[in-house]
Amino acid sequence: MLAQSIRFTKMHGLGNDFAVFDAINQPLDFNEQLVRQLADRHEGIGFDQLLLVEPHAGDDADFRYRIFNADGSEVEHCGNGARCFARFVYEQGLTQKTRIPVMTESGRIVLELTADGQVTVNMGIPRLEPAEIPFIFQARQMLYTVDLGQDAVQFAAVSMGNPHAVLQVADTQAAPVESLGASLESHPLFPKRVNVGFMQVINPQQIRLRVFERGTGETRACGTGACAAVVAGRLQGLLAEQVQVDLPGGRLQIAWQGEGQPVYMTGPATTVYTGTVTV
Ligand SMILES: N[C@H](CCC[C@H](N)C(=O)O)C(=O)O
Repeated sequence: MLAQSIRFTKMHGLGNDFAVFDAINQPLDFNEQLVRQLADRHEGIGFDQLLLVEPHAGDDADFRYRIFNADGSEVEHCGNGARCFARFVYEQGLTQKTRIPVMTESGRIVLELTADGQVTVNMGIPRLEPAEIPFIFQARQMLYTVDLGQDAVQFAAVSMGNPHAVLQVADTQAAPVESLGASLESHPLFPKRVNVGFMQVINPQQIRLRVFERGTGETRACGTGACAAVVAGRLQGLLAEQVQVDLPGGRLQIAWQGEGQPVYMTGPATTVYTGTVTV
């Protein structure tokens, strides 16, 4: 097959990094193996996720954007990616709007580019029934206890369109993110695997959070993970409506009024460079 040179833009949201591809103005066809190859930080571009910007027929959204983890798996939602998507389509002149509706695998979301250079995203309504996560458990609980062989682990389960397990820890720095994150990520009770958050409550308006992401491993920030942690914390009566979430890569502002309401996330989106890659 002839080699093809395709344009991409490297971006990040608090260090959670992306390669963003315009599939409106250039024909693109990615498969799992190619995504993995491009994700490689030595032989490829290197990123946590690949974002694909596509046209959307219909008046409910202007674009569709698809998300692929570094392992090539396509996923439903990406909070940091949504903010970078909004900045990308605006900076590339694909839209003049600052309020941008977009279709994702998990449904329609609305992104707002604010005057201070941040992006606010209506992340949708969290889903809490085990079947909606999906998580194999007989009934919804505030906290689930699962036996991991040598010891049991307790967590909340939340879907932001993508699955999250949220554990509360005394100190995120000392949390077994790599080992426990990896064993929970692929636990059979999560048929679509799961993102694993380690949350330390500082006070009702502030948490620290580290996330072992499904299909990628620990990232420097996770937007859907920040939303899921605030939902889990609020349902346990630990957190207020507006929470500062301090991740290794920086701070997100999360707001949630309660069950049945959408979660709002505000944070930065940074463009690093634009390049071409030969595939
Ligand atoms: N690893 C996630 C997708 C990316 C989410 C994360 N980068 C974010 O900012 O929400 C999953 O498999 O559901």
